[in-house]
Amino acid sequence: MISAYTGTQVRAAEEPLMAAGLGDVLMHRAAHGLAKAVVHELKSHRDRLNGASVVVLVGTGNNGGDGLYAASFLAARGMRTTAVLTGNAAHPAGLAAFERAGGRVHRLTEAALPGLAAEAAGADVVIDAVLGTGAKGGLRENAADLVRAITDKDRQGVVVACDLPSGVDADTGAAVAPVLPADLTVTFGGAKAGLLADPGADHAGRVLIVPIGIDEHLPQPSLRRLEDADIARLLPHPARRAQKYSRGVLGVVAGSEDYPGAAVLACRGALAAGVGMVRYLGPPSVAHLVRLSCPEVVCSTGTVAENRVQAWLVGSGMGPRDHEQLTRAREAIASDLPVVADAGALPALPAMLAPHVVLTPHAGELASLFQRLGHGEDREAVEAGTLGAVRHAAERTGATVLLKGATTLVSAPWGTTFSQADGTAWLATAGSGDVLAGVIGALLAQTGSDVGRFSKAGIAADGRWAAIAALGTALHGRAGRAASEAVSGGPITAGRIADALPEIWGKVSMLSNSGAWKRNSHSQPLR
Ligand SMILES: NC(=O)C1=CN([C@@H]2O[C@H](COP(=O)(O)OP(=O)(O)OC[C@H]3O[C@@H](n4cnc5c(N)ncnc54)[C@H](O)[C@@H]3O)[C@@H](O)[C@H]2O)[C@@H](O)CC1
Ligand SMILES: [K+]
Repeated sequence: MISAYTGTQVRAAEEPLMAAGLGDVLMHRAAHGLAKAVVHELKSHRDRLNGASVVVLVGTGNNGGDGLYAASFLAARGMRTTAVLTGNAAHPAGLAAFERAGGRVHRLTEAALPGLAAEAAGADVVIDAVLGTGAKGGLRENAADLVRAITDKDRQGVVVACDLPSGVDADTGAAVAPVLPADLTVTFGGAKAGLLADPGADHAGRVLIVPIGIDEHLPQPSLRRLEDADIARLLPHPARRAQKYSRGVLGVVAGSEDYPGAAVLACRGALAAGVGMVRYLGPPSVAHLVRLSCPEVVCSTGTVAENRVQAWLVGSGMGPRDHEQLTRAREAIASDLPVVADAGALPALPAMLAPHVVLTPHAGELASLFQRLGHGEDREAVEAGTLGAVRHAAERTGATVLLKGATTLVSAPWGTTFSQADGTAWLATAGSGDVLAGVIGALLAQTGSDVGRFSKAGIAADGRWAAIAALGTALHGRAGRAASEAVSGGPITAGRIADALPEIWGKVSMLSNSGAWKRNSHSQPLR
């Protein structure tokens, strides 16, 4: 599992070591990890390190100090290094080390800006070490102009962000423009939460975590990401004497005369995700299509209360005029069973819910939900601060909220938050969300009552609903990626996601569980 922390959490974890006089040691470890990552990047782009050009953009704080020390290691290896001091001061020891190693230093003035922007745009590597975890707000004045000028040019090399791209909030991922988009972010001591939430994740590129020896001081993470070993550990497997009812039954209230396909795709997602049985409740014409497309599904005519299931999926492909379906959805939500409430069910929810109700909005649907609750966040505001928005929604509704996107976030009402980015942009296709709702519904039916499975993995009982939703998201994303890879990276339709899922489940289940849930003990790349 990837654990991510707020800037404040990481700084607090550094505190005891700083107090013991180890501040320089921490900075050297960080800078060494950064320099090593730059060398690795350069080696993958060119034959010789000698003569490669590196421009480091330096701020006034310790982030700039990291950048200067890293650049001094690179200068010592024969690279042409230039430091651009963006403020009126720079980390004194870092600057002295850089100059000793033969690096060139320029102060950023209005007059020097065009030339320095051209040099940065033509460099093999630009290191962004202007702002780190101690920053307030975004780049100012000349530094902002410099980044705009670099971004406007045709860049030659790669951008490596030191700890985080300057302008990205370490805690939330919110960004103040301009931000120099990084190809790689090398982050120290633990991933910053803002690198795992959009728009921060958009700017960060690949993320590499460099340990600096503060693990034992780190608290519970602010945000987590499930990896293969975690997925393997959390996925259910049928007992030898299992039968279909003991494996979990999912009730599906989805689809309408206008959108019958959503019911089919939700059922296909659920069937692919290991559930013992799917019961479908809906209009006869939709039930007919479901029977034809998925003969495994049992179509029922009874009421919600008359159908024995372990979990419900409600709302996919339903509209405000589908009164009968909406009544069923409300009954399911009131049933005390775990529920995935998707799409058309979201506007019909009661104001207060419980964590075992998992809402699955995209940004627009979340904005509508906020408006119904009397909050002003529109779609733009949600997209500008996805982590804050999903947490706010979970707190306000009492439900577990999953915000769909390139990075999908899931938040329990009281803290536990997951970020998954397992998929491909090809997943943004009609019906993909219906499949996702089906997958999560199937997992709720199979594992919702298994508190022990999650507590063994360090997840509290109330947080397990978020973990199940994250697990479903991870499987769905990986299945989408596999489906696209099967057509050489080409486009996929929603049905292909469901088709690819069982093999992904099988493959990930075979992985060894060793090493799951440990904290970062070596530099590791984050997807
Ligand atoms: N604390 C430590 O021991 C370690 C810190 N490390 C590095 O230190 C960074 C944190 O260092 P700092 O606390 O010095 O913080 P920063 O380097 O983020 O910057 C703070 C400095 O920038 C100024 N500043 C704040 N907002 C600004 C803005 N919007 N525009 C321009 N200037 C602004 C402040 O006056 C202050 O001088 C981390 O991100 C990491 O890179 C690493 O070296 C690891 C060890
Ligand atoms: K930075």
